[in-house]
Amino acid sequence: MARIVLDELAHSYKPGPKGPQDYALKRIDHVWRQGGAYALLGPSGCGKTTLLNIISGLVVPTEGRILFDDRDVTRLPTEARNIAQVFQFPVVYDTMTVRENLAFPLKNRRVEASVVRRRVEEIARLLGLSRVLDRRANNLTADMKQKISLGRGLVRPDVAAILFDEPLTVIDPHLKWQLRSTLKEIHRELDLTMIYVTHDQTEALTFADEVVVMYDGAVVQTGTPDALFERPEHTFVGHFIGSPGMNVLPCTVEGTTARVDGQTIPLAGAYPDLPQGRRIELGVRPEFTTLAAKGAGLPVRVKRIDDLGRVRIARVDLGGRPFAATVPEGVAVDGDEASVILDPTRVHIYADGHLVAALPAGATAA
Ligand SMILES: Nc1ncnc2c1ncn2[C@@H]1O[C@H](COP(=O)(O)OP(=O)(O)OP(=O)(O)O)[C@@H](O)[C@H]1O
Repeated sequence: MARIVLDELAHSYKPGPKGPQDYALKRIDHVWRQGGAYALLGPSGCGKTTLLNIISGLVVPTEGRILFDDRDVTRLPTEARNIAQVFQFPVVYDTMTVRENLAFPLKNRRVEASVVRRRVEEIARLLGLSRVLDRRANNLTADMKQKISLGRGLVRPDVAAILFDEPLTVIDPHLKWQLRSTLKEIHRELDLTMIYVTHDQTEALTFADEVVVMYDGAVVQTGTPDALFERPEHTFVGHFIGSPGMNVLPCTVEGTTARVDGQTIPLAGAYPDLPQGRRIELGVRPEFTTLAAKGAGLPVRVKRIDDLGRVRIARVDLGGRPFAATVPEGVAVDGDEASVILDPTRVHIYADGHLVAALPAGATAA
C-alpha cells in the first residue's frame, strides 16, 4: 500500500493551453493516505477518468508530479506502478474457474501456491464467492462476474492502491447496496488504499471515508460525507450532494443580515471581507429550513408537498425562485400562502460559488 501524492498536478489535452478553460484537470494538490477509502465524485466530463488515468499511468500529466510514497512515478508505465484496477464491465477469463480467475494476478507474480490458496479463499469468502469457486466463470451472471473482477482487484495484498472506475454499473440495483457495504467491510479488513470513481452520490457517500468532489476539471471540496453535507465549500457541492440539494439564492449582505428580494434574513456571523464585484449567494439546505404559517418568516407560495418517507419537503416559490423546505410535523398550510424560517447557523454565504468564512457576530475584522 502506498501514500499517493498529487503535486501541482494539471492536465490539458490541448497543446499550448491558454487558460483554465483549456485544462481537463485544473491544478490539484492532494494526498491519498495509505489505507484510506476515497471516492472521486463528480458529473460526467468533470475530469474523473483523466485523474484516474494519471494515477494508473495511462496518461502522463502535462504539469506536476505524482508520487507513490516518496517515489516519483509520473512517467512510469502502468505495469511499473503496482496498481490494481476494476472497471465498469467485468474482466474475467470465461474458460477458467472462479478460483483460477482470482488466483491469476498472484500466479502471474509467482506467489507461492499455499499463499495463493489462502488469499483466494479469503477474498472469495469476503465477496460471497466461496460456493462457486470451482465453477467455470462463463455460466455465471453479470453480477457474479463483476464480483470476480472485484476479487481480482482485491486479491493482491501488496498493491499501491486499487482504483475502481464505476464498478457497480452492471450490478443489479438491489444488489448494489449489498456490494457497496461488502466493499466497505473488505476495506476495513484488508487495509487497502481504495479510490472509487463514481457520479452517484449515494455510492460515494456510503463507500468513502473521504470524498473528493470534482466539478469542471477542478477539485471543489475534499471532506467526509458529513462535512460535504454540513458545510459545502462550493455551491456545486451543495447542489450535487443531498436530495433535494441545497437552496441557493442571489443576495446582498450587510453586517449580519442578508437581503433576498427585499426580504431580510438573519445570519450567524458577519462578512466584512466579502469581495466586491462577485456573484454573492446564500445557501441553505432544505433540512435546515422549515415551512411555517403565513407571517412567521419569509413569505412563500407553496407549489406542492413531496412525501419522501422520512421527511416531507415543501416545494415553494420564494420571490419567483424555486425553494425547498422541510415540513415539520403538525404544520398545516391554509391555501398556498406560507412562510419559511431559515436556521441562521446553517446559512452559508458564497462568492462566485466559493464558500466565504464568517466572522462570529460581534467580532470585527482584524
Ligand atoms: N483523450 C482525450 N482527448 C481530448 N479530450 C479529452 C480526452 N479525454 C477526455 N477529454 C476531455 O476532458 C474532459 C474530462 O473528461 P473525463 O473523461 O476525464 O471526465 P469524466 O468525469 O471521467 O467523465 P465521464 O464520467 O463521462 O467518464 C472532458 O471535457 C473530455 O471531453
